[in-house]
Amino acid sequence: MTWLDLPPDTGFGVANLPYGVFSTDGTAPRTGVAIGDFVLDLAGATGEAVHATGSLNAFLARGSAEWARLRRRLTEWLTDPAHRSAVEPHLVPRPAVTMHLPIEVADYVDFYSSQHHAENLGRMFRPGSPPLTPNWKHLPIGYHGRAGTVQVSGTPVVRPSGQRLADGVPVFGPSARLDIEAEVGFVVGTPSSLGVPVPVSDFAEHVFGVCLVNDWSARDLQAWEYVPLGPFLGKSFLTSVSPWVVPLAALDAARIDPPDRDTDLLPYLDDTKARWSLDLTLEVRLNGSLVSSPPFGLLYWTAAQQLAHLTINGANLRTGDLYASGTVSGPERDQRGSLIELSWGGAEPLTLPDGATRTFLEDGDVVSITATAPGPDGSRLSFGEVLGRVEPAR
Ligand SMILES: O=C(O)/C=C/C(=O)CC(=O)CC(=O)O
Ligand SMILES: [Ca+2]
Ligand SMILES: [Mg+2]
Repeated sequence: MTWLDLPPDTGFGVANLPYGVFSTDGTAPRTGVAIGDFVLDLAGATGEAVHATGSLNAFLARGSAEWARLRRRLTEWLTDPAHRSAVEPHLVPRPAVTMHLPIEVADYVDFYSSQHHAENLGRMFRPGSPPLTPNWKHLPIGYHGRAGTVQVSGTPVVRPSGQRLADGVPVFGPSARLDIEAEVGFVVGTPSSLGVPVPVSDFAEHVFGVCLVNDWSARDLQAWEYVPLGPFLGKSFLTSVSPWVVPLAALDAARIDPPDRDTDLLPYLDDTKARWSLDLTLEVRLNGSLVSSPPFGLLYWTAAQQLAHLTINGANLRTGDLYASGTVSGPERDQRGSLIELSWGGAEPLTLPDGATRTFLEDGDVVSITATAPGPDGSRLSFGEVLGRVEPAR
């Protein structure tokens, strides 16, 4: 129990305590923790410089023992009324804050771990070939994205321009197939050494927490450019993340077994002793209407396996590395995490409640992705929101 008067169904109770970076009018960005309708100002409440840097990186670099220590301290502050008078002055109403990019993103990697998504895209991008490539069930496929264009929720999505094929001829102009990808992101705190792979079992030593990701994608640019090296300009113009990073430590009640796998794994990907599927339900809204509820728990590959794969060649981790799950899609139409799937390549437009139809995004459209996960005692934890509004091409 907490001495705070929390809204009944708040997803930001004492079992959550996600971290972000915020400012209020005219003050410098600093670290805060969401609690109910407030942000607890950690720079003020702890007096520690590590929380006044304007990003979570310095704190994340301290490692998992320090993350656990601060979490215990915060829980005590917010539950023991003896701390009320010291803590209360550092609570800022959430409507009064501006949220910033929570981490200084080091490297950014995007995986491709939803079998439903991969099969759907395979059918559309590579008709006539098997929907899954032969490697898909042997390794979590991914690519390196552009860390510098990872931005916080609310950053406008300027429609990208580039090359696409029109009647078999490359033309230049604004993308006509601007899309979303509903994903879950994992934030690395503890670095690793060059040359030393990180085993599946060390996942929680290195990964601090989880955020929401929208991997904006220009499907027409992507389709023309991606063979043979993979996504490039069709995805590097912007990737949006939610402002709150939910610590792995908050997700005990959300851990579930991964789906059955029908292909033997090489030992470095064996996760029988570190089951890290998470029972998150995402919700995708287009101009306020719910268009999809992708089930994260069905992903074939877990974030622990992705981390092991990412480092198996000796690549080192750095504080602030961000890797995303890949688009989350389930078996049902209303569980697909992208518009290219929801509209089946544009052939089956979506009808919104106001009668408007959509295949891909139009200028002015607003896309929001939210998620919740089971918390202790039947509660739900909120991941907040990642939102973006489409602006015309420049
Ligand atoms: O199958 C393809 O060629 C393309 C796939 C994607 O666009 C998906 C991607 O960015 C990875 C993912 O989000 O799952
Ligand atoms: Ca993606
Ligand atoms: Mg992107």
